[in-house]
This record gives sequence, C-alpha cells and structure tokens, in this order.
Amino acid sequence: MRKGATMSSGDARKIAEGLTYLHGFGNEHSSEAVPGALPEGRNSPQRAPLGLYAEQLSGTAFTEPRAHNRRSWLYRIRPSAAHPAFTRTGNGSLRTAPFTQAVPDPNRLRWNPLPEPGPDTDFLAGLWTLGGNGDATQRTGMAVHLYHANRSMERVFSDADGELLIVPERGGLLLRTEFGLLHAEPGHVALIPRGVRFRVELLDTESDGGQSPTARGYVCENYGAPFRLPDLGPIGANGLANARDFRAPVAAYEDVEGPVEVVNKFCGNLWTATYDHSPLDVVAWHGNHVPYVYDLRRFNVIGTISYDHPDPSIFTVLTSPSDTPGLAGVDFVVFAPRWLVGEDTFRPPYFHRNVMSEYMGLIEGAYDAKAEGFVPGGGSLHNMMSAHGPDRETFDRASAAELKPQKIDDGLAFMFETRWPVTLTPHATRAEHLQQHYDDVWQGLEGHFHRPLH
Ligand SMILES: O=C(O)Cc1cc(O)ccc1O
Ligand SMILES: [Fe+2]
Repeated sequence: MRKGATMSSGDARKIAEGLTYLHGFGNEHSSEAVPGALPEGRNSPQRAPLGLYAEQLSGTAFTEPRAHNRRSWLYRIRPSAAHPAFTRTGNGSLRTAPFTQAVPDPNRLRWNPLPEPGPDTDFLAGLWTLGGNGDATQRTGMAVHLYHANRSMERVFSDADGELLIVPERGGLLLRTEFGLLHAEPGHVALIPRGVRFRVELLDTESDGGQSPTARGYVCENYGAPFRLPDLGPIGANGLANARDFRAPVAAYEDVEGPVEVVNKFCGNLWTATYDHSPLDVVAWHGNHVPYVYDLRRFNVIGTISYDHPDPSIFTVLTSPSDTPGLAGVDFVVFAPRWLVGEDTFRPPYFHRNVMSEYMGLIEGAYDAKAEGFVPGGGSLHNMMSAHGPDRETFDRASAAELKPQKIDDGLAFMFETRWPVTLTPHATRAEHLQQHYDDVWQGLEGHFHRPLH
C-alpha cells in the first residue's frame, strides 16, 4: 500500500497549505529533496549520486530552438523503464482527437455544470470530454474536458498525448507529481507537462466539514506546442501573467514498494500497468519541463484607458503557438477583475464573428456579456464564425449605462480559444446538461434603425 493511501483530505490540506515553491515560468529550475542528490557539472555521471538513476524527460524535440526547448533531468530511485507491459483499460468518458463522430456544429451551444459524479469517482474517472480538434498523433489541436470527482486518486496518471491545463472551479486539489507537490484552488490553474506522472488528491473545504470533498473544473488538453507566455510587444517588459508568479514544486519523492497502478494516456486510449513501486520516486531534478500552478488573480489586466473594447487577446495568460506566426493552436485567456473606464464605449464584449473558436467557462460569479444562464461550472461554445456577443439584457443595460469608472470584480471567466473548430463528442451533443434554448438570449434584439425618409 502506498504511503498516503489512507490520508484524509484534511491531512492533505495541511500538506497543501505548507508547501514551498520555486518561482518563474520557463526557468531552468533545480531542486533536490536530499542534499547531494543532484549531480554537479553534468547530467549523466558514470554513477549518479546516492545510487539514483539519471533520466531525461523531453517535452520538445532535442533539436528545437533553445528558446522553446523543454526538457528535464530526473534523478530517481528506479528508472521509469522498470515497468511491466501496459494493457488497455476503459476510457470512461475521456475522448481524443481526431473527433469524427459528430458533425461539426455551427450553432451557439451552452452547457450547465456536469451532474454530480457517481460514487468513487477519482479525477481520472471523472474526466468528461466535450470536444476538440486536431489530431493527438500529429501533435496538433486540443481537447476541452470537464471533470467531477469525489475521491482522491490512488493510481498515478500520465498523458503522452499532451499537456494538461487544469482549471479548478470547485474544490481544492493537491497534485503529487514526479517533480513534487502543487496546491491548486479554484481561481488557480495547474499545468502538467506532457508525460509527467501525477496523482490528484481532493482537499476538504470548510463547507463540507472534511466529510466528502468534491471537485469540479475544466481541463484543456493541448496536443500542440507547450504553452508559453505570450510576447508582450508594445506592452513592454512586464504585464499580463508575470513569469515570476508561476510556481513550480520542490522535489519530493515517494519511496514506496508494492503495487501501484499507473495509467498512461497514449494516442487516445488509456493503458494500465501495475508497477511494483511508486513512479513518483524522483529525489532530485533540474530543467524547464516542469509543472506549475498560477493564481489567476495575479494576472495584470491591461485594457483601454480611452475608448473602445480591446480584443480579448490582451487577456492571454498562456499561448500554444502553431506553425503560423500569430495563430495559436490554443490560447488560454482570463477575464479577471478589472476597471472599465472607456468613454463613449459599449463596454461589454461586442457582437462578433470570429475565425477562431471560443470555448468559455466560468470559475466564479458572473460574466459581463451574459446576464443569465452562463453559470460556474458550465460552459459555452462559439465555434468558428458563429455570431455571438452580449445577450439582449446586457446589450440593453450597457447601451443605457452611465459611463462612470466601474470595477468588474464579481466573476472569473476564462476562454480556450483555438484556431480550429471544436467538434463535439457524441455524449456532449446529447448531454442532459446541454441547454436547449441558448439562442433565445439573442431574441428580442430588435431593429432600431432610423431609416432615411424618402
Ligand atoms: O465571446 C466572448 O465573450 C469572448 C470575447 C470577449 C471579448 O471581450 C471580446 C471578444 C470575445 O470573443
Ligand atoms: Fe467571442
């Protein structure tokens, strides 16, 4: 039995709240849980320190430009190669690109939150794929997943198909990774790089009294180039998500012998193997292919101080560039608390049709383009060129509002914006929580044209 298998969510919370971190996105970090575990001056000495095994984990091709190259060196009790064969296991509600089973839908679509999970649902079992694009085997595109869980994972998971951007909406998470531990609460995001093994444990909250923690949220699975911070151009050297606010774990390892189930997502399917030890056995590491947590409230929001509503690209936290400059495979965008001061300006999001496809979710509160129906844990999809924008109520209110400086601080929404249309999974098209009359929010936007008199 692994250490921690009987740990309560209260104990996990104590651990989560006591964690220390390394700071900075993309840094060449290093950490050792035992002094002397990290070799000096070379990556792969003839004998690694303390009898550990040295192993490289590559997130980009060896030959990619230095500025974008991602890899880490891990010094571990057993090499990752020491494992039995994987065999297929059920995929649950997890699906992978290419998404070919449903016809791509030009309609505006909106979902309520996932229903409560069935008994004994861990994070992996609770993943429910909404849709996506590209092809995981080609390392292009992305998938939108939601999750709901009511128990901590005991097994370990890794995703060969892409990196995972986890966006908790309900319930804190303790992420035990090969690199160490991370704590993510609603309002934070966690980024698990491709191939990194991890386990998600649920943290109790005051409201559940430690009895039955539940967790819910969103996941962007990015099959493409690893997320990076966007260039800032004329904004300057600072702003948006500041690199130093990304926190990486310090090394922490499990020295555990005995059966541990390890599940590997590979080209769309889940494969399982029972190891005779925990693969979270990394005693020291260095590199830049590392997991992070980031508090979205640290986002330095930049917007107009004169007039007009800037395009939401100004709210980009992380971007996965594609092979066309400026055209993201997927952008992760946050609508964080901010002041609106634009003069003679329709301040909420404008009406628009976008070549990019927009999946939006809500972590907390409300969103300034929608008066009702877009709720925390729910989501909307406005696919390529679909016409959308403020609902009628928002349009009426914002068109008449007195334009005093106004603080928007009653919500936290986000968007996964992707260059390819999002095709749904069959279960997303027929889900009970798919709203039936979303189009109605734009009903009653009547013509007010002052026609010229002839
Ligand atoms: O559709 C949305 O709500 C997202 C969005 C926000 C915004 O401020 C401008 C354009 C846009 O697509
Ligand atoms: Fe939009």
